[in-house]
Amino acid sequence: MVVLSVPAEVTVILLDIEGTTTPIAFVKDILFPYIKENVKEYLQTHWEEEECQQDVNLLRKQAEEDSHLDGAVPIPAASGNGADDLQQMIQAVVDNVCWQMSLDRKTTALKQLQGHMWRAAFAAGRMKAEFFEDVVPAVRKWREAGMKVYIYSSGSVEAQKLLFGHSTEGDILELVDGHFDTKIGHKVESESYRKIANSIGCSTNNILFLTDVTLEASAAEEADVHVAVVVRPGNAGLTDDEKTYYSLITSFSELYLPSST
Ligand SMILES: CSCCC(=O)C(=O)COP(=O)(O)O
Ligand SMILES: [Mg+2]
Repeated sequence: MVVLSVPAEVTVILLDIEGTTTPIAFVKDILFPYIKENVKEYLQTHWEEEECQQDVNLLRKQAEEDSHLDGAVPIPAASGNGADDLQQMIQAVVDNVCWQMSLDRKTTALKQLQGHMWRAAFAAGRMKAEFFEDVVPAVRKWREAGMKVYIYSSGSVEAQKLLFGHSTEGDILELVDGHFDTKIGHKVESESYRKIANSIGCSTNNILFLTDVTLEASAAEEADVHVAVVVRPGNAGLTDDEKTYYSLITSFSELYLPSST
């Protein structure tokens, strides 16, 4: 087995979710279709609720920022003119959500609504999150060795907690010391990693970030974070240069912690 030694200065392991802890297929074939199939009914049912209105307002602001993009779908402001107006607005939100999802956008607005929609599905037991089989044993071992384990995903913190709280391995939320999402910044921006270190109360070089996306690895590395790229079944392929440049692991069990002999 290939072994990657974790530098002695590392005290925090920061984990991406999709493509790292969890198969991309679970996200693409289960989580995302649920949104597309249920978003219209969800908006019709919850429209009057404050949380839903906050989600719609955030999506509307995002739509304004996106107005220069090809195919962008605007969301009109409410005119208060009856049921037809409401249905038109709901349809605009549905179209906007579907357009964003067709591009796999990671906007905070889209991720916030998705998290709220998944809540009912997880609570009702209609979905259970999948984790690669090496994830839970490795995370337990890291924590026993004194490591802190944090999550940094484009999925909202609320959605992350749903996944860890309702998984095929049971409720594994207690294995995580904390969560970060795009509210701290986007994963392809190095400043996000400096803010995460600051929020945890460590230096960036105390963190090892595991992700499947080399753009994220590169941004983290620019902030002096240690990185390893995770190669999992179903992940996007890497170029030869990327394979040479990055430390690669195919399982969390390939990480060797000097402190955990
Ligand atoms: C954790 S919520 C479900 C996944 C999701 O919506 C997403 O965008 C995952 O992105 P990641 O940063 O974990 O690759
Ligand atoms: Mg990922």
